[in-house]
Amino acid sequence: MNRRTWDSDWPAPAKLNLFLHVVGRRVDGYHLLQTVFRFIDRADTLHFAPRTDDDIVLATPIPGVPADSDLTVRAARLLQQATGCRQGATIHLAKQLPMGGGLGGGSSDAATVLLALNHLWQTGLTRPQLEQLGLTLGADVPVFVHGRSTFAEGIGEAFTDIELPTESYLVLHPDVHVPTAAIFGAPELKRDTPAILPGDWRHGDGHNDLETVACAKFPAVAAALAWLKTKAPHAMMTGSGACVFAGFPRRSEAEAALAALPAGLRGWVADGLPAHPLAEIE
Ligand SMILES: C[C@@](CO)(OP(=O)(O)O)[C@H](O)COP(=O)(O)OP(=O)(O)OC[C@H]1O[C@@H](n2ccc(N)nc2=O)[C@H](O)[C@@H]1O
Ligand SMILES: Nc1ncnc2c1ncn2[C@@H]1O[C@H](COP(=O)(O)OP(=O)(O)O)[C@@H](O)[C@H]1O
Repeated sequence: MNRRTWDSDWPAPAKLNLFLHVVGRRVDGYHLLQTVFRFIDRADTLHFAPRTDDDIVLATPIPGVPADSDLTVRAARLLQQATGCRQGATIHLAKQLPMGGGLGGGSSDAATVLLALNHLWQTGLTRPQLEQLGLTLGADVPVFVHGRSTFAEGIGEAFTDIELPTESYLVLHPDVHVPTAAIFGAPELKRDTPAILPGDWRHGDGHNDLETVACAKFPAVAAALAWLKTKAPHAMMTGSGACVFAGFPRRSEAEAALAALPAGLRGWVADGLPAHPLAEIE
């Protein structure tokens, strides 16, 4: 088991949705999805310090996000409540992932808090228990707790793990913040893509049903996607945007495409991970 201490670095990696189909809608309005999650080696980093009281303090608040609504603070308080734990923690968050980027940064931060404090406080919740707890924070949190490349269903909480090939990604980050709720709430969103069996999915299959809506509402997303498709016809948006990405079998190919990026577009290259870096933590 991967022992870590209060002094350790705790990574919170980004995810890509290699496809994302909207296959229905629940009575509460949440959308039923089918998607494949892949973790990549671009990450936020968290550090934790013990406290003599039971407070949860975020030492590095994000501008525009009140500490009480920050997903890291909410995750830590949730774990205290669920376990009756009387210990506190000071959280340091070094943010690298863009917010509203479709990379799941906030959700990944929350999952890393659940995994790290469960380990450091020795609160003893199992990974499935932490996944369930995470789901109350957001639909994307459970997969980061789960920690494996996986075919996800439901709102993103029912998993069939899969192996993915080694791949590097060119990720473009249009300079816009896409609000997830606005994309899911759009009347024109296609919500009836036929469901497939997880075992029938092949790498490269599928599309992102949220892409048409996000591109119509945010021309910068459409522009980034249009350029990326000239380099890689299979380019796609991740999650509800704003980022778009294309996979390449070799890192050098992704870097060559990055080198051709026109002025006005921003991007970076990341490698796909075989699993979340905390996949073995208990
Ligand atoms: C679209 C995805 C795909 O991985 O990623 P992101 O673009 O956020 O990274 C996720 O499903 C996003 O998960 P997450 O960002 O945690 O969403 P939540 O906070 O739970 O929900 C934000 C809002 O989006 C809508 N929502 C979200 C998920 C879902 N399956 N159906 C929905 O209708 C709801 O209106 C909800 O109020
Ligand atoms: N620790 C956090 N990091 C990022 N966003 C956070 C955090 N806590 C709360 N949020 C809120 O969650 C929203 C979604 O952020 P994020 O998960 O990074 O994007 P996405 O859902 O597009 O992948 C942000 O706009 C912000 O208001």
